[in-house]
Amino acid sequence: ELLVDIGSGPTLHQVMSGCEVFNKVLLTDFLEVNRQELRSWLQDEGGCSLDWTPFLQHVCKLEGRHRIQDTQPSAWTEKAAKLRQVIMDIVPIDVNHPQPLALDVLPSAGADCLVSSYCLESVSPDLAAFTRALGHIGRLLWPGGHLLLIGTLGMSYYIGGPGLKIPTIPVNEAQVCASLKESGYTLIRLEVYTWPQDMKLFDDASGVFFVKAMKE
Ligand SMILES: C[S@@+](CC[C@H](N)C(=O)[O-])C[C@H]1O[C@@H](n2cnc3c(N)ncnc32)[C@H](O)[C@@H]1O
Repeated sequence: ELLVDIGSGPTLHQVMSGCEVFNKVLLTDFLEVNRQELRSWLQDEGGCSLDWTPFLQHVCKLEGRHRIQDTQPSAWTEKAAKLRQVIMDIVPIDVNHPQPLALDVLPSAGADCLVSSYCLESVSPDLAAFTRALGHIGRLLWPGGHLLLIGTLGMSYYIGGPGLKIPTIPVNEAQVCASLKESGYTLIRLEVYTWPQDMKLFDDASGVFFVKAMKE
C-alpha cells in the first residue's frame, strides 16, 4: 500500500517501478531545495530543471512496456502520470534522528516498504551512524515490511558539483550485512555490481550494492 523513499534528493529514478505497485508513495529529503525540485516536477508547470523523460523511457523498456500504435499514449507518459497520481507528499526527513519523520506523517501501522538509494552511506559520519540510521528508518516500517537499499561500496567521497567534494563513509558488503542484522532486519537478497575502472568519474566507489531485507 505505502512506499516511503528515504532521502529522495531531487531525483525520481528510485520510485519509477514502485509507483506501479504501491497505491501511495511518500518522497522525503533533508534539504528544502531538493523537496522543491520534486514539487516542481509534481506540479508539471514547467518549473522543473530536470528532464526525467529518458529515465521514464528506460524504465518502461526494462519493464517491457511498449506502445505499438502512435495514436495511443506512450508508456512513459502513462508512467509519469501514474507517478504523479501516487505521490502523496514530499516531506522533510533526518535519518540521523531517532524519529526521522514528523509524527503525523505516516499512518500508525507504518509503511509497507522503504526504498533508499545512495543516501545512508553519504549522510552518516561513520559506520556506527550508518547502522543507527538503518535502525531509525526501520521504525517507519511495520514488522514484516521490506527495505530496498541501494548504496555505494568503498566510497570515501563524491563530487557534488564544481569544487564540491563531499566526504562519505566507505562500507563493504560484510559491514552492510552486519549493520542490517544489528538494526533488526533479515537479509533476503544482496547483489553487488562492481564498477569498471573507467566509470570512476565522480567518486572513488568500487561498486554498488542492492539489498532486499525484511524488518523483523
Ligand atoms: C547522494 S543523494 C541521493 C539522492 C537520491 N536518493 C538518488 O538516488 O540519487 C543523498 C541525499 O541525502 C539527503 N540527506 C542529507 N542529509 C540527510 C539526512 N540527515 N537524512 C536524510 N537525508 C539526508 C541529501 O539531501 C541528498 O538528497
